[in-house]
Amino acid sequence: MHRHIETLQQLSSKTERLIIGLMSGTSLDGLDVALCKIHGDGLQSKVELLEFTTVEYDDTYRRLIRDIFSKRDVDLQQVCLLNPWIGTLHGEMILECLKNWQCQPEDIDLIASHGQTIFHAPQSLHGVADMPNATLQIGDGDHLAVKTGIITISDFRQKHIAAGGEGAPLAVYGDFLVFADRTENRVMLNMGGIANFTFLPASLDAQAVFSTDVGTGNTLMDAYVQKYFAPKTYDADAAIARAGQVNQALLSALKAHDFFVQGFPKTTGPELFNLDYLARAQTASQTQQLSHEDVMATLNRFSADMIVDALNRCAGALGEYHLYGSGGGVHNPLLMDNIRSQLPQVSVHSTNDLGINPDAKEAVLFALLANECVAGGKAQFGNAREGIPSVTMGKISFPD
Ligand SMILES: Nc1ncnc2c1ncn2[C@@H]1O[C@H](COP(=O)(O)OP(=O)(O)OP(=O)(O)O)[C@@H](O)[C@H]1O
Ligand SMILES: CC(=O)N[C@H]1[C@@H]2OC[C@@H](O2)[C@@H](O)[C@@H]1O[C@H](C)C(=O)O
Repeated sequence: MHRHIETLQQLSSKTERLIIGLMSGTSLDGLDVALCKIHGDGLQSKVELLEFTTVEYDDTYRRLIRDIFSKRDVDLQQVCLLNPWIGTLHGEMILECLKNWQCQPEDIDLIASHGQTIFHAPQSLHGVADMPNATLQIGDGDHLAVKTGIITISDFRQKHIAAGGEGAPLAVYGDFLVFADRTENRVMLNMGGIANFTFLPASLDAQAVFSTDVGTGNTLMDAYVQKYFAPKTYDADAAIARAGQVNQALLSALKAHDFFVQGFPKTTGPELFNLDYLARAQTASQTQQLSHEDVMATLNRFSADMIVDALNRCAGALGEYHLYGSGGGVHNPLLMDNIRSQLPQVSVHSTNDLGINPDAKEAVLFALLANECVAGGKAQFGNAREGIPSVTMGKISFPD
């Protein structure tokens, strides 16, 4: 037997595994690195978040990714170069984190790497007849494995598509394993670039779990700030949006898109929600002259309204529920106020109340997917008809 297969076999029979979960999201703010101790697997999984940090990306990284991210016409050579470059860079970032945490690479069982999404194209978005759902993450796992010497599991989204899904949201799997609770129905709402939620029924019935993207989280607000308020990259504490007024005509135009009429589950990305989308809505509503503050106030409300609208449209299935927020959007006080005020009957928390830092949640969830890849496979996760196929995700890279 190859020694790496033997290592995997040993790993799969351990009672606890040390796994580094990585998430590099659509906001391009940095690489989220979560050192997790995961006990058990499947519905018995228990996670302890030992360390967490976001390694900020520098301007070069942001510029190189922005040049190709969610764009249809790009320099293919550049995409090819960035694939190993990002893998190696993420490996170096991990080594730096391990040094800061006084850990050795040999102490770590696995890396779970999401990679960098550069294009997300479900059928509903690309609309090309006879072509499948598709999504592309770069930052190849082999480069992480070789750079760090740690077995790396990566590229989680392809199996989901192969099994009939859209390649997202994947958070639902880890949400179900660690946050489902017999005492209450839960909605786990993540507000990164894009907002999505997972519904976890108190019945713990995997068939009743569901998950969907709902629209924008921060992506439009971030893009607008980066264009008109550079060098700011986001609207810290909603200072800009708070200085403006919501414009109802623009708000209605922003909401007038087929994406919001489509049933659930569905996924999306900045391929749809970008500054061109805003420009079209401004033209349609004749609001090109609005102040930047008013535009920001409207974009903030747009995100909140579409999150609330999606939750309300699913209300029959959700029953009474508690909502747990995560992702950078929980730090946007106006966004949170706009959500809270429209859901007076719902108790709104952050995942902090469940012991997981809301900024770390997605990275933790990828660590759980890697844990399932090597040790799980026993739990029925969900309902393929609802876009949650019960499959093992991730590709395994050995360090040599
Ligand atoms: N103090 C704050 N005030 C307002 N917004 C904030 C604050 N802190 C973070 N954010 C928002 O959160 C964003 C980052 O969120 P997060 O890291 O969850 O995104 P991501 O993981 O890249 O996205 P996705 O999960 O959609 O791919 C920032 O770009 C910013 O818009
Ligand atoms: C293709 C892609 O990277 N999608 C992300 C993005 O960011 C939020 C939302 O859109 C979600 O569908 C997904 O990430 C999370 C981690 C998920 O798959 O659950």
